[in-house]
Amino acid sequence: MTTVLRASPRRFVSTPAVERIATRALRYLQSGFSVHLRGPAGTGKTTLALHLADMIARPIMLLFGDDEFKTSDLIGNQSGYTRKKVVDNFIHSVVKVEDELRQNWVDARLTLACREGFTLVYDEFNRSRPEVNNVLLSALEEKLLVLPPSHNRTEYIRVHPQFRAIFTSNPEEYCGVHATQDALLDRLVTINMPEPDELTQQEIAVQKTGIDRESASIIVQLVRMFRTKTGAETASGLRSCLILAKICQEHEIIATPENAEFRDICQDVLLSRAGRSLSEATQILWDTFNEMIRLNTDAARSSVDLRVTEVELESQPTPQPAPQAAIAPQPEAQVRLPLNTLPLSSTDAAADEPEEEPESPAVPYERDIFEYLQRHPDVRPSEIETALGITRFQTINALNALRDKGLVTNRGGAGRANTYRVCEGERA
Ligand SMILES: Nc1ncnc2c1ncn2[C@@H]1O[C@H](COP(=O)(O)OP(=O)(O)OP(=O)(O)O)[C@@H](O)[C@H]1O
Repeated sequence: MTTVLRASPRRFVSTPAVERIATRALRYLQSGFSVHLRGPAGTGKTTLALHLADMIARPIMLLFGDDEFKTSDLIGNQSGYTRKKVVDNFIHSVVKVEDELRQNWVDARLTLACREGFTLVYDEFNRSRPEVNNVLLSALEEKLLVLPPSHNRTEYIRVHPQFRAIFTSNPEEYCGVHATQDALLDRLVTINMPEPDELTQQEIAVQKTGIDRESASIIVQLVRMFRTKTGAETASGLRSCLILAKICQEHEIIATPENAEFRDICQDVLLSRAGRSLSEATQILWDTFNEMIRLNTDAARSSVDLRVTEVELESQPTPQPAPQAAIAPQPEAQVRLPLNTLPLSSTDAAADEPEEEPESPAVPYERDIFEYLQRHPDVRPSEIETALGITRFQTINALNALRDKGLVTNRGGAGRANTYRVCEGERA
């Protein structure tokens, strides 16, 4: 039995870049042409194809290209028999028996779509052998689908005027992909799908995993830098970003290169996709972590400079910028963060002698953030950043330190925002 799909891709993310492609593709389809989305793996071809099919608002037949396909897998075949037996005993001494055996024809998806005017989404169609796809040529151009000869049905069907086909394909250099015959390409409008831009990748990660925008941006930047350094261009980095974002969001792992847990996950997700030797890819990944830390430290410095100017105007003590910390690919490698500025009272000390500063080291902005959280429970890191005018790294470092000291807790998880609050007993 053939199943008709009513696809409505959930959380389809439409950024200006995606919108431009979708609008063009929809125009071609509305004018009666079939569309071919071509590009590296993970650029969003299948998702866009289903979104377009959804916009056409006709039932969808989904087909995945396969090297084992035969033409019959597209158009259908004879399946089973119908047997008809007539026993004529009109004259009791004469028995006339008529026995007829007929094969049954069963439509496959292409035939059904052509007959009923459905939308055919033929995903990775160039994984099927080109000769198998030949049957599409007359369906797309002459609007006739030719079926195998048979004495009990017509040998071709007229293609329904609302029939549309959306094809997707990966580049020919991919393993298991066949070259497409020119005649078929000539009948399609081919749109080359680029790697989604940074904003699109970030938005998709936010919408699909529920991760906050800042963490998504760090993940997208990191994956992009790593892929540029390794020269991995055969696939998009979008899937890697989505895996990292989902794991960080669901397991409350803070997405910064300073976080050892995050670095481990990055290694698992990215190294095998780099197309380099393991040692080479590892080195490149750690260089990328360090570069990101350097870039963010520079950003932090300039933001600290800004604060210094403001604070000087108010004649208050100035916070110190965080020195740069380099990390190396050893298992025991830990990012050492600066142990200066504004130490936070430890809970015990605070209970006995509230005025006394403890010996325990503090990271920059720890106290500021703690005091902010005392006034504003359940806030996201992005809100803290905005309120205090500090960077993502400074916020996360301070939150990590506060959490390690048992002064704040965070809540979050799948589909929920990661928020922080001061622990019971620490509230102002
Ligand atoms: N516009 C979008 N909105 C929401 N999610 C998207 C969008 N584009 C891509 N994605 C997500 O990105 C991932 C990869 O997309 P998709 O499978 O469509 O890529 P593809 O180009 O068809 O890949 P392949 O060639 O490997 O089949 C999927 O998880 C998909 O849900």
